[in-house]
Amino acid sequence: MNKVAVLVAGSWGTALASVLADNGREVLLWSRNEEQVKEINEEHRNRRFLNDVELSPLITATSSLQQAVEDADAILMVVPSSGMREVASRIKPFVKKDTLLIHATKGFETGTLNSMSEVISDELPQINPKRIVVLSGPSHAEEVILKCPTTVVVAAGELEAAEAAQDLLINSYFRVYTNPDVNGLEVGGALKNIIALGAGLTDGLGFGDNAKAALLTRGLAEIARLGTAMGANPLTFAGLAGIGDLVATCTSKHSRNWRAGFKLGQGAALDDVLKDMGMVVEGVKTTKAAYELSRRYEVTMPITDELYQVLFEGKSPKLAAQDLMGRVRTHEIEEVASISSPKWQG
Ligand SMILES: NC(=O)C1=CN([C@@H]2O[C@H](COP(=O)(O)OP(=O)(O)OC[C@H]3O[C@@H](n4cnc5c(N)ncnc54)[C@H](O)[C@@H]3O)[C@@H](O)[C@H]2O)C=CC1
Ligand SMILES: O=C(CO)COP(=O)(O)O
Repeated sequence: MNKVAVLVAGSWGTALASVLADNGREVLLWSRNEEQVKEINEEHRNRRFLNDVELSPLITATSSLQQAVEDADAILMVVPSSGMREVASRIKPFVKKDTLLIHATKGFETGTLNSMSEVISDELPQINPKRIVVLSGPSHAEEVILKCPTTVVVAAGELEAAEAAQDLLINSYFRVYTNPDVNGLEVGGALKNIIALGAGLTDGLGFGDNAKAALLTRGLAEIARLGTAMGANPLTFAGLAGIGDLVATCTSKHSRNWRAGFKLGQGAALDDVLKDMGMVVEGVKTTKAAYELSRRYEVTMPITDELYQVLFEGKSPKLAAQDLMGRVRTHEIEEVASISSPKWQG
């Protein structure tokens, strides 16, 4: 597996392209922005997202999707969730059926509530759905690009596909685990962004560490509740794509979701916050998707419900916090009626 296409050249795509280049892979990094392509090819920089870091000469940028994917042994899709379907449908004519397809996007599709692997599978029917690999876990692009030790997890229906992705990416600073639980990784990776928004909000409101810890812990409980209803293994949420990513995102200055929540907590308007960020804040759309998924799967998600009201119905963050604290009293640990954990065959 020597040639890898990475779509697109945002923060995470560029950081993953660097990991691949450090592993000796030839990387074609796609961007729709010609100036960015020029900057990467001529100056080996992607200043808008990862200021000042020099990129490997093994990374070549292109604005042609066909050129990026047609000879690729593997394609790594890192498109924000809102653009995944469009980009997947555009590459359809050029993707061979034996290409390894990995995605590292954290979100669900608005409207359909499809996961990213479902969107890819719809648009690329030539790829066996069991060979679509999900990559998730605590991994800020800003740290990966500096080769700070990072652990992630990959999941696919077929063990061999997950191991191929593991082989492709693992190195001395980027440790990759495998897991058969595709749903668990996609739910954990997407929904932690809701809790990160909430953690930013509590910090913006001036609440302390107790509130943050409460949000993380009870947030994990509701992520696991939805995830298990969708067929995930509850233990996945005790792993890198669950608690791991919650810790990284809810406590980090790098997190765009935390930063957006912080500004909202300080009284800024959502539209202004998103405009100023200039980068994707997946948690906003994911709050809407999770709100709808909780109704589809009939699970209780009080933090998501409150955040939905703050983001889309103008509820004050302070009142949302009060309403969460004033909920009907309940047990901490829930009975799990039956668990059917995903497993690899053989
Ligand atoms: N930045 C990070 O540390 C991490 C990000 N992720 C996930 O990776 C995904 C991508 O995030 P980032 O790279 O951080 O976003 P970003 O905001 O840094 O970059 C996104 C890039 O995608 C481009 N883009 C947006 N829609 C497009 C479309 N329809 N067609 C073509 N290009 C399009 C934008 O122009 C921009 O260049 C998100 O789902 C995010 O949650 C996951 C782990 C870590
Ligand atoms: O997913 C991430 C780290 O694992 C990045 O989170 P943000 O999108 O909030 O920056």
